[in-house]
Amino acid sequence: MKVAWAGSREAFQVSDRMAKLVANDPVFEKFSKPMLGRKELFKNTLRKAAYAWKLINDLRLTEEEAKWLRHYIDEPNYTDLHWEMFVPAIEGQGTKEQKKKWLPLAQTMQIIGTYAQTELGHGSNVQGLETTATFDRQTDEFVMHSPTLTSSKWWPGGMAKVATHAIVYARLIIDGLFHGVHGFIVQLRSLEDHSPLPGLTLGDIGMKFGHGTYNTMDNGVLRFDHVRIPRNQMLMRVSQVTKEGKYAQSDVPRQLLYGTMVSVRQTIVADASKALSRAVCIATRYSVVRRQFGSRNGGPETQVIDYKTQQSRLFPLLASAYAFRFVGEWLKSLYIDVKQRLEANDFSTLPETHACTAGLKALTTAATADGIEECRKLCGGHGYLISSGLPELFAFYVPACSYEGENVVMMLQVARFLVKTVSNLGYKQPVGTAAYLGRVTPLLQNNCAVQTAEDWLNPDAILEAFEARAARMVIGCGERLAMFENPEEGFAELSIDLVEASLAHCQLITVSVFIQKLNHEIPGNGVKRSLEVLCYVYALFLLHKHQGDFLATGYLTPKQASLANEQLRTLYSKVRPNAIAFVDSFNHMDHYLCSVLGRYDGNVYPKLYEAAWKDPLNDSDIVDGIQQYVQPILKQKLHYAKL
Ligand SMILES: CCCCC/C=C\C/C=C\C/C=C\CC/C=C/C(=O)SCCNC(=O)CCNC(=O)[C@H](O)C(C)(C)COP(=O)(O)OP(=O)(O)OC[C@H]1O[C@@H](n2cnc3c(N)ncnc32)[C@H](O)[C@@H]1OP(=O)(O)O
Ligand SMILES: Cc1cc2nc3c(=O)[nH]c(=O)nc-3n(C[C@H](O)[C@H](O)[C@H](O)COP(=O)(O)OP(=O)(O)OC[C@H]3O[C@@H](n4cnc5c(N)ncnc54)[C@H](O)[C@@H]3O)c2cc1C
Repeated sequence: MKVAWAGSREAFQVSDRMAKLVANDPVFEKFSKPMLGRKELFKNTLRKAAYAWKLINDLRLTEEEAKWLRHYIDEPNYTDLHWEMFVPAIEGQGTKEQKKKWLPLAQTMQIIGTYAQTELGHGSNVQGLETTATFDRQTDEFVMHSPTLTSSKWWPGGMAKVATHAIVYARLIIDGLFHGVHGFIVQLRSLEDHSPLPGLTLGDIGMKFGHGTYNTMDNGVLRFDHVRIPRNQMLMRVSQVTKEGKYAQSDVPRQLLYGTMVSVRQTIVADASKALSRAVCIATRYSVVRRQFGSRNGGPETQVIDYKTQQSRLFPLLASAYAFRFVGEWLKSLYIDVKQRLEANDFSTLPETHACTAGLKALTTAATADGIEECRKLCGGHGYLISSGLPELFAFYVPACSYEGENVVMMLQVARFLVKTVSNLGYKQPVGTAAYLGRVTPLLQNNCAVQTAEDWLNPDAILEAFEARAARMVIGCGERLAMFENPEEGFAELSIDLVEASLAHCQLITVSVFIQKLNHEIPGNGVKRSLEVLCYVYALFLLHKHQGDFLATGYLTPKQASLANEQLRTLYSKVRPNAIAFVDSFNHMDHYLCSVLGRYDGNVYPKLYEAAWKDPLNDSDIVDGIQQYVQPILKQKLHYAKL
């Protein structure tokens, strides 16, 4: 099962080796973080990042090993932007010459980069960005400028205090004409003394949600005051500006400029499964340790994991962690395929890849953020302690619903893709994840054939249900859209329904990939049978949660929905005996979980009690302030209030 979770034996070995390397090195200790002030916290992060970079070089770690090392250090910091956005942006949008110049510097960290796209006034709307890059043919330069307060670059990670360079997205202006938003390599700081370069104002945007989590990252603000950069620092794979000031658009879609975001969105889906698996591991282990009520004749109380309500909240999240792991693997292969096609100037699958990365990023991050909070609640009061590991995990994770594409905005991109697919049905057979829309007749006419709860243990019945639900919602939106004279107005008016239809489409993908994984990639019987149970839990949980869609579209009857719920209860009983095995298969070390409740040895109460005494407030019995502020109250015998 560990290999099934890791994806392969090799992947398991790499991640296991890096997890142990980090867990066994005192430099990467995490428990003290919440007690540090902002400056100490940040300096501590710089120290760890420097030590990690030294480890990577001394041990000659591969790129994959280095990714896992940074992952297990488990601390947002400037290297995330450098490696996950700055380098990929140059790789994806730089010319051969630009890659030849900049990549060696970036890959040896002689320069440290960030991705500066979002501004104070615009994040989702990239075409609305206000920073300008005005071409000066006299000097063969671009003049970077922040014309308004809202054009200030705002949020880029690592930009406040660390990054020496940035990919800055700005409005390209030549002879007063606007030629779209493009990426520019801009140096921010001196490589000699790290001071901001002339014309640049740089700072941190301030503390963020959750103390010890994302405040290890210096998210910055940047303003330009007519800063000049050479013309060859505009990323020119997609579009070019000649020395004469002529703008040329290659015969590649303008959206390749967004390629870095697509790349990160697909990694975010994989990261959702990791984050959710951490929370589920903690909550499952604790639910086995925790006993409450149910004692018979002085015997042990009931383990809370044996309560059906606890199972109904926990096991769908366990199933979701596996579902997101598998759909993340699938999405990565889709992305690798589109990258290979782009090399050959084949853009045929770019729209679908954009829709899948956008939609699955939105689906998995929203479900994971909600799931982590549910896991905190599943642990009762102790889940609210920092030592449970859950509050910090939640604070660390929830921005994923906003960054790399705000979730609703992303689902609206899926809606655009689906609406376009439906409008082309007459003369273009949909393929890939939208292929089911090519079979609308049976999907619209045939209703569910399930007669018993057992009938739901049939992947074909489940797939048909999810395809019919999505098809009926998407087609329904298409038909109502057609009644609007102005398509854009119609899209805006129907955007709520369109987002719901897009979610149905993305859930179909996730369920379908889980079923495909079981049918084609999970060898043997034991593991396969266990994962089949989780696949049915995931699918029937969604069907139950969204049964309004299935009923409203007329595909299901209330009886069939009730049979699905009955089967779900039965499936929970099948998950229960393997619950610990499922979470142990994540192979999360105690260091990574950073949770007293989720300890592998289950030794919770003694360790919870021990952890309490480490709080600095327990350094003394009479803490500072008692004599000055409390004792006078106790002694002044004021009786103005009628008690
Ligand atoms: C700290 C670490 C924690 C763990 C993190 C784990 C993993 C991540 C690792 C590293 C990252 C580290 C931390 C994250 C830091 C965060 C960074 C950021 O947030 S960077 C900024 C992200 N910003 C966005 O995502 C902006 C979202 N907005 C957009 O993408 C576009 O504005 C939008 C919404 C797509 C609209 O674009 P626009 O140009 O206006 O286009 P239209 O909507 O008009 O569409 C025109 C056509 O283009 C197609 N399209 C749009 N985008 C793409 C694309 N990316 N690829 C392909 N095609 C695209 C669109 O479908 C339209 O096509 P049709 O005309 O309909 O055919
Ligand atoms: C922790 C963190 C790290 C970040 N790191 C970086 C970074 O390194 N580099 C970088 O460039 N950016 C970064 N960002 C910025 C991030 O990319 C943006 O915040 C994100 O893209 C969302 O954009 P926004 O803030 O403009 O949200 P908005 O779009 O303003 O969202 C506000 C509300 O408006 C709604 N909305 C917006 N447009 C529409 C529409 N057309 N239809 C319906 N509803 C709509 C949204 O759904 C949302 O509910 C980071 C953000 C965070 C939180």
